[in-house]
Amino acid sequence: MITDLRLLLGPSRAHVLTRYVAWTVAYGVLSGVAAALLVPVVEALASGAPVGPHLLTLAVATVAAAVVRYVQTMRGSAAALETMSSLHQRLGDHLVTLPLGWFDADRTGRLTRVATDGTMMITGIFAHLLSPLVVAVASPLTVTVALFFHDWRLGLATALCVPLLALAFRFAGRSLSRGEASNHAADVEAGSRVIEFGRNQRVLRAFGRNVHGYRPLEDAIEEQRLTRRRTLRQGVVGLSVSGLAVQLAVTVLILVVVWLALDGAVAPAVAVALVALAFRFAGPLADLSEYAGAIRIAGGDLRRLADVLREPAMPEPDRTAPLTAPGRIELDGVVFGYRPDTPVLRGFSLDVPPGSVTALVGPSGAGKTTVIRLLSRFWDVHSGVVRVGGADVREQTTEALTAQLAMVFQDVYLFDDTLEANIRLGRPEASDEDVAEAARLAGVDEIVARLPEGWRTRVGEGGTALSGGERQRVSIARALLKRAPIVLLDEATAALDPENERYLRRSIRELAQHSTVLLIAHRLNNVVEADQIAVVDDGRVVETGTHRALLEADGAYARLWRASTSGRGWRLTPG
Ligand SMILES: Nc1ncnc2c1ncn2[C@@H]1O[C@H](COP(=O)(O)OP(=O)(O)OP(=O)(O)O)[C@@H](O)[C@H]1O
Repeated sequence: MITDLRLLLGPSRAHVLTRYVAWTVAYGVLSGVAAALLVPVVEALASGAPVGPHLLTLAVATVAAAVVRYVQTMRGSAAALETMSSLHQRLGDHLVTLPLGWFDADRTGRLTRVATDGTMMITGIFAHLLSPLVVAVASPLTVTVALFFHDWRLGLATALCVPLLALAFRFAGRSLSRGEASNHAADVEAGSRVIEFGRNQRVLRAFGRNVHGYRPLEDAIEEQRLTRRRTLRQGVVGLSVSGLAVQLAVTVLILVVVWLALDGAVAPAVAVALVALAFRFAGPLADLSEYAGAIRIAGGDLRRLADVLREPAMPEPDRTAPLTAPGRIELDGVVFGYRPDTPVLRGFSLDVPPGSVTALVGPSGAGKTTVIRLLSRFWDVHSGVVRVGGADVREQTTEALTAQLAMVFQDVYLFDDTLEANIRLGRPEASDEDVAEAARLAGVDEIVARLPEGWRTRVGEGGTALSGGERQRVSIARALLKRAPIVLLDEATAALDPENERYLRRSIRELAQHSTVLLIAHRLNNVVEADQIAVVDDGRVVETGTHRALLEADGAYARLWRASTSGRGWRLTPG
């Protein structure tokens, strides 16, 4: 927990935690010392010796413990505030260094949950949890040392209890940790299913499903219930074992004190003080048992937050390599897979000359989108090279690489702002005329004319007020406005009505005036005019050429062409 907190604070602020822990240790030691000083007071009273100096020492230790407690609590609040502000800053700083591929829907959902829970939990850690944890170590150890001073046999008995207690607490900790991990996984699954259920209402209702007919959600809720029941049982066993161990330790210590008293080694009054000290030894441990569940849950949340910071950043050079071939794209013998054992690209090579329009075609799952992701450096290749503008993408800063690229993906995300603001994102300093021109070319002005508030209409979160094709048109307008040397365009399969296709082709022609265009085409009639068509199959380019040349070659492309035209009953005259 302390290691994770240090990571969240970062090296420049870690001292805040070190100081807080030091004050907490000081409090634990002083409270142990104050308890141990009761014994000489009782000894002096029982033997008739002067009690004043002992009382004074006890008073000084008690006041010191109270003062240290006050400082420790104040430091705790300051450390909580510091950790929370540092947490957001460090998470933000680290997230921008992660490869774009890291941000899939699942991870982003988890991150939202972890960051929200994490903020709540950090206050709790400093307010209630870290202190009992540290005191439960410092205070009993101080009491053990003090007992050695009073009587070595009692000290030895206490010292022997320590490993037994450590074992019991380890057992309890492990069973609680296991339970916490299972509960968290079941909660995340149930939460995701609820969100899925909400998001997909239209589909579910179309198929006559309500909450009682939607198996994945029902199963997740049932699994969550069973997991909670199972982990509760495990947790109770663990806590009972640690509670029993504390009771056992106290009983052993009391028995040793009684034996010493009967033996005449300690006076009866001193024996009472020693029994009180035995309880002082066990008290913080009993507190720890009480907080153990909450500590484990907080520890799990903290670890998941720290794990985000442990994700390796995308290595980036300090300076960008010179761009020797602006607008050129080259993939050379690229091997890449999302999992180490399943390569998606197996020696993919392609040269896209500057200013050309190249279309990637091929069966679904062949790896076309993966190529575009590698060009935008969502991930790094396993072997081979990806060059954009003549330089290896790994030798370019993110800024330099993104300046060369405009991307139009299938799943276009629009911000809940006006259409104009969403297009202007492509080049914030663009003039109003340029924005309007880009919008016209991409066919966004047609959408504007239909919307109730025209240009000022907000598009809703994610652009839900627009259709898939309309969203892609806005995204193309962004790319037109950006005037980047290279445009990567993944044609939206969901949006290929004739109107969208018309705008898409017009936009490609316009983009090709200033930029290299690499297009993933799902409909072959959109690639007929391309300068180069690359047929991708099973992670490799199997054919390249123009539409006419590839038809003449009568290979993979010609087969795809025949399948697409005959399948749809089109009558297209190529060329
Ligand atoms: N994020 C991911 N994690 C794991 N596997 C993935 C991921 N994205 C794609 N894949 C897998 O990689 C393979 C290639 O996918 P890719 O999307 O590149 O194909 P594609 O040719 O673009 O297909 P389509 O034409 O259907 O879009 C597929 O088997 C796909 O399941």
